[in-house]
Amino acid sequence: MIRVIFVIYFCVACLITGIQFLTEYLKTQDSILTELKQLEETVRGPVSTSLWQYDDKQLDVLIDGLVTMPIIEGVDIKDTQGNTIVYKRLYRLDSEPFSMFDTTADLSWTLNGKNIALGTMTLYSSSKVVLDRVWFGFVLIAITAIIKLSVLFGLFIWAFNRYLALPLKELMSQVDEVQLSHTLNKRITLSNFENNELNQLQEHMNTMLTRMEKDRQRLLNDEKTKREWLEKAVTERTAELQMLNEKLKDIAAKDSLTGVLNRGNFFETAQHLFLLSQRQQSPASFILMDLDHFKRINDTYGHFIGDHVLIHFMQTIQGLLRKSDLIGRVGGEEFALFLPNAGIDEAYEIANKIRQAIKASTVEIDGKKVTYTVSQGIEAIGPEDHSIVQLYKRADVKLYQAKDKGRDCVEI
Ligand SMILES: Nc1nc2c(ncn2[C@@H]2O[C@H](COP(=O)(O)OP(=O)(O)OP(=O)(O)O)[C@@H](O)[C@H]2O)c(=O)[nH]1
Repeated sequence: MIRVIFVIYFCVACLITGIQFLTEYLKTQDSILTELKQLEETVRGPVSTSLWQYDDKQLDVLIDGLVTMPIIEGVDIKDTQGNTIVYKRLYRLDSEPFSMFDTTADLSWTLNGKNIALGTMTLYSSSKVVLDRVWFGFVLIAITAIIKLSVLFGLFIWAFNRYLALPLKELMSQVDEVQLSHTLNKRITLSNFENNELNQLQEHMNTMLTRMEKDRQRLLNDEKTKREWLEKAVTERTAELQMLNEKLKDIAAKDSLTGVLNRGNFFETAQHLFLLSQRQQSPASFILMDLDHFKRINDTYGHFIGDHVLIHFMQTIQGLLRKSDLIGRVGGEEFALFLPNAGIDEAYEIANKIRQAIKASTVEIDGKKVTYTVSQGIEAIGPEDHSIVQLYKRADVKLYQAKDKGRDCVEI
């Protein structure tokens, strides 16, 4: 860029200097021509006299005198027919100057008031004479042009660097720093504060950075709010899901009608308690209970009342059990009890309490009164037992024996 500006500036300076040279040359040539005319005026009289009097000697002296003048390169004198009388040149023909100029005057003699034409006299000068005279002026013009060119170009380079190149470099390096910094709180500060376009640019960029920083902050805040909202929603949803999960587990684990453990869960939990009792070598008993003639209750009062009898049975016996006792519904109207830390006698006692409580109770629903009984089979765990199912099977046999004995009884 600077090179292009310099070349243009150099060419313009050369053109101006060339024009100055040409003007000087033409001015000098003009002044030499004027001098030639004055000389011609001065010598025209004596030359005309020499021609009229045919005084060749005097004519030669005059011509020699003329050509010694520094501005004259040659002299021609011709008669009225155009024949050359005098032809004098200071240069050799093979080294003729590249440009010649001349002035011609008529020669005449006045006799009895009459003007008699004698011919013409031409004085020549050349570019060489002009150049000899303007040489010093040319040198001065050239020196002035070089000084002007150097000073102005130096000033231009200084101003360019001071006001454009250096601030631009600084601006670019600060823009790089802003780009590299991860925060947007950096600002551009040019060290040379001038009220020019670059500083306006600096202010515009800083305004833009401030806006970007505000936008970024707003986006971060929005994002934070959204994240917090999302986290809260996820926490709430997780809590809801956990609650539902618990409910589902509960539903899956319990019998929907009576609220006690269903068959699968009862046996799973009972197996754990059974193993624990075995390890601790503590007593434990298993009671299998079956409502007597339940089909008859269903058939007589309907399934709805049958359901209520089942619920009633559970509610009644729960009041007779310890917190550590495990109860589950293992069939339609068949229930099981696992009694940790309870030997066969203790189990019998509980079973008998249940039997009596059920026999003595009445289910009242829809204006109907239903009474029922329960048969039970009891088994206590032995050292040879390794599964709750073994106990269940043995208790089932006892239950059948209780049924066979006429029901409403407990069989050990
Ligand atoms: N209402 C009602 N009835 C059920 C339910 N589950 C099973 N039952 C009924 O319980 C009855 C069981 O009948 P059985 O197996 O013949 O036994 P039982 O009539 O009690 O006779 P024993 O056990 O020999 O005294 C069937 O009629 C089943 O339909 C239930 O959840 N609700």
